[in-house]
Amino acid sequence: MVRGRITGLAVSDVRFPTSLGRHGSDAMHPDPDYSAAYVVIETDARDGLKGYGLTFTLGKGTEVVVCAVNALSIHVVNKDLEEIVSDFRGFYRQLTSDGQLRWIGPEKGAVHLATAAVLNAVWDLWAKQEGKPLWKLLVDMDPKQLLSCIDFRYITDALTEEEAHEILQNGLLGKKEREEQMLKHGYPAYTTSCAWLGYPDQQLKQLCTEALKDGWTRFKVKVGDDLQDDIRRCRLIREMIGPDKTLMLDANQRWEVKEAIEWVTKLAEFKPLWIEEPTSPDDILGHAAISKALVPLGIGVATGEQCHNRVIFKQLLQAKALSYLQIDSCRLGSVNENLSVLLMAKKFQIPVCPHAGGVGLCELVQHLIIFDYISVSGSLENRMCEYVDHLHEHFKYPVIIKKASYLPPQDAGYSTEMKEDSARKYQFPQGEIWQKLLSKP
Ligand SMILES: C[C@H](O)[C@@H](O)CC(=O)C(=O)O
Ligand SMILES: [Mg+2]
Repeated sequence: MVRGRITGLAVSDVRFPTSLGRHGSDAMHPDPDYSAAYVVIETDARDGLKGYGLTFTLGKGTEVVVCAVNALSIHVVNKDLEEIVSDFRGFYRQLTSDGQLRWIGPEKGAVHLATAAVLNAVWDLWAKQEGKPLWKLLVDMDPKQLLSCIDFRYITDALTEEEAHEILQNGLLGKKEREEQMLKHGYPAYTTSCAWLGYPDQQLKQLCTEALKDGWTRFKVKVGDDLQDDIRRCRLIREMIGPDKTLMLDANQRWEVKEAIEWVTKLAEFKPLWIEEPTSPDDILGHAAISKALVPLGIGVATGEQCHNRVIFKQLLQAKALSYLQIDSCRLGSVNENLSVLLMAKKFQIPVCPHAGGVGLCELVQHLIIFDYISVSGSLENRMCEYVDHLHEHFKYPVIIKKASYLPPQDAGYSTEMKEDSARKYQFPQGEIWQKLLSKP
């Protein structure tokens, strides 16, 4: 039973100094400090439960998102949780259609990241009150209720509500078996942890050796800054993993369209499965041109981690611009908008391989992709979820990886809650970690 009136929303700026070790570095983000705008909502229900939500940011960007969360809070505080979830589509629309705030979006940029943080907290609270992990809450909903969470505005030319209903209805077949399969074997993952752009070769080798020992079979390498470096690093990792394991490349939007095609052609000898974010995330036709040019090389285009919203995903699908679709639990407008993208991907028969990593993204997105497998896609073909081995120790319910697969979380909620101590120590700038770092000359 959903209960309580939301009595408070607090947001904090939590940052981890990952740039010091060049963890997370790529061709466009050489010094990322993995950070979160971290939201906590409380209600007047006497169950003591709180909802925790976050969106992933990098360092300085966090303060902008924190402001946007505060601006959105008037739509949340004093609302009845039951009222929100019984018309979740309406509530999503209310948040994304605020007549003044939408001017700095709409449904994109800081205000949309803030929407994700707030709604992620609402979903966490809902799942906690139902006593289920979020993936299970979704799996147990009937198709009509799931659809009532989705705003179909601007996508009905690609996917109607009736078509989405049919997809979910078809997904009921074999659902129980797929849930059992997930609980037993988990969802397949790949690792990005070995080959951040700022890692020296020695570190890459060591991390790759460890990952192979731990049973990883799929590896992603950062590229895009210097072609000769890329050739050397790709050769190194391909030699280490052998010809049969899977290699992916990620350029983080570094190239022009023509440049992307030429650069990737020179890396084709390393047999990458995909090139991720070859160019601007807004350039749908550019992605389509790159996709087309790379077909003869057997290399697909993957994108989505910086895709603003369902409308851009719709166009990428319509334009045949991508072969692998990378949802992000914190860039799209929470579970609500991600559901619409999962359903579009199913209709267009494009495999979803979520973006994860950052801080908390693995914790969140595992719920979405496990739901996707059980209730929507029903397939593991060409599918895998990203995994990055950073910062899980700061979460109360960290991911569990076994044999390079995500095991479905068992605790109630969306796995969004950070350890109190971590959220306090890493709060920027007053937390003790930052006080120490900032006082250094
Ligand atoms: C700045 C982030 O670490 C980014 O490089 C992550 C990314 O592109 C990925 O995980 O994929
Ligand atoms: Mg990427």
